Amino acid sequence: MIFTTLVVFVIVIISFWLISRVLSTTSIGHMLQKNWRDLEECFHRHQFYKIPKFNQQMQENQVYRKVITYLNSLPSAEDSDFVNLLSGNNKPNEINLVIDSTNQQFSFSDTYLGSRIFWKFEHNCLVLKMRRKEKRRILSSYLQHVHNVTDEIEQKSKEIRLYINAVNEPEKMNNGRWISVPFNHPATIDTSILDSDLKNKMKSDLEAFLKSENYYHRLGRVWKRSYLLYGHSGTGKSSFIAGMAKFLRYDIYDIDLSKVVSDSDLKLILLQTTRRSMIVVEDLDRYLNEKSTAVNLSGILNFMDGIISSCGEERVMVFTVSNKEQVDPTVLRPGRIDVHVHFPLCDFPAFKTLANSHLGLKEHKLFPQVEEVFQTGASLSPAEIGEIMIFNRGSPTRAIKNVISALKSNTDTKVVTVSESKKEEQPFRLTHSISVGGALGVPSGLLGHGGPVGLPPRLMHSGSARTVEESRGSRSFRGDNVSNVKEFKRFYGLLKTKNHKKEFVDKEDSRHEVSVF
Ligand SMILES: Nc1ncnc2c1ncn2[C@@H]1O[C@H](COP(=O)(O)OP(=O)(O)OP(=O)(O)O)[C@@H](O)[C@H]1O
Repeated sequence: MIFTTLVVFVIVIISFWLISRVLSTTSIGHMLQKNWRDLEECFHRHQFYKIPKFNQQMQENQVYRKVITYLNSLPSAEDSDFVNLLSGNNKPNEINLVIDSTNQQFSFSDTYLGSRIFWKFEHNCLVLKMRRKEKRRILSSYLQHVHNVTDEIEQKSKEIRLYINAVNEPEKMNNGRWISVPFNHPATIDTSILDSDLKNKMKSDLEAFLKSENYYHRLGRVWKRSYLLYGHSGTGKSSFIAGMAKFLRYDIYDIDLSKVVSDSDLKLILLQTTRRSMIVVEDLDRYLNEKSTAVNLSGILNFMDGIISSCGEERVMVFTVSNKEQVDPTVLRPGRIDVHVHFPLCDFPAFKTLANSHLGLKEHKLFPQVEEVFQTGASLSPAEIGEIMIFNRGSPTRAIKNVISALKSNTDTKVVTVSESKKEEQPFRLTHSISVGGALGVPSGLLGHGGPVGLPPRLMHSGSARTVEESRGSRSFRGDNVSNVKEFKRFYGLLKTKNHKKEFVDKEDSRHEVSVF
């Protein structure tokens, strides 16, 4: 008897389990579930809101567009009965699930703060339905939530653009002073060879900035933040700017001050930028010291912190300088510059990171020798060392040997030129930039500079005292450098090509530094 009861019990349990499995995986189950939910909703009074696709002027209603983006982002969009498969706008290989907004049978439910909200299409309108008794509690915050989610999605999928200010020619100014191109620089904050603690601090700082609209407004301050990136040429400042823009997903407005004709022109240029953008002025010290711009110091100060800088909020400003000691302290005061970031020359740990990324080496028998040379005070920029490695990537041992000789010859050059430069107050380094030849894969034999095999030609120059003399005496030699720098930068797709710049021997230690005021 007990045995029979047990068997019946087991059979009943198995049958229930089988029925529930069948129901949950078939359309019968789906239908029952839906009808049950509809029945439940019948006992409530509902409020309806229509969101038309077009406004009275027959322009697209932005709320409609936002809601469609929002609904497409919900995980339950995949379960909807009416979904189209479409290729991505910017990435043709991508396939997106997009709800079919033309289908009048479309209906969709969402859950917010424990309440169910329904959406359906009706003759060029979206209809929002919610329980009447819940509307006061959730309507406005739900719509705000839709707005925030959509904003975030649009920001993430937005193409980043690089804007460059054009020459001030009234006949060409129909489209304003900016021309733009898509910005596809491969650098990110993570690919920068910098202390990882510093990179994390920068990421947290930028993240906090993005979320601080209310905070800034409560303080009565403009929602903007300014950064100073300082360090020798080739230490990664421009690449870091690219990483920052990608992190923030902001467009870059790269201001070439030599094309700005007056203080008021600079204001006009700033007025023509949009919110959520990054305003970049590279080599600010060069413009100020060489007076190679028509903008004077007060114009720069107003641009950084004046009333005009409050136009187009949610903005990040980035300035780069080679040597911040050469910059007027009023430019650097808190408010004008909020965060200072030092980009050091290469030290041994940075060299190891470069060897790992460029040559795939974690260890090598020559590493102790490299460390020794660094301990003598020798240093090169990451750009210089990186270039030697790229040039010799087929033979890691040769690459390291060449790094060692470049470091050694650089130390020798320093000894000669420091005393010379004191006498004549000439810039210490000729340039940190390196010829494009190696990077483009031109065999070293073809370069014909007679230097050590495998050294990119610029480094062959920079290692000799003769080169320093040439740099003092000959303008045309500098011109050659300029074209090399330009080619090098064009090859790497950097933000812009620059003219020859002065660089100074500084006593900055190679610590990474970030100070937040
Ligand atoms: N710290 C670094 N991390 C990663 N890459 C670097 C770093 N420093 C230099 N590089 C590489 O060297 C090249 C030149 O760097 P970048 O132009 O960013 O330097 P920079 O400091 O802006 O120089 P400049 O002041 O001359 O413009 C780039 O290809 C970049 O990838």
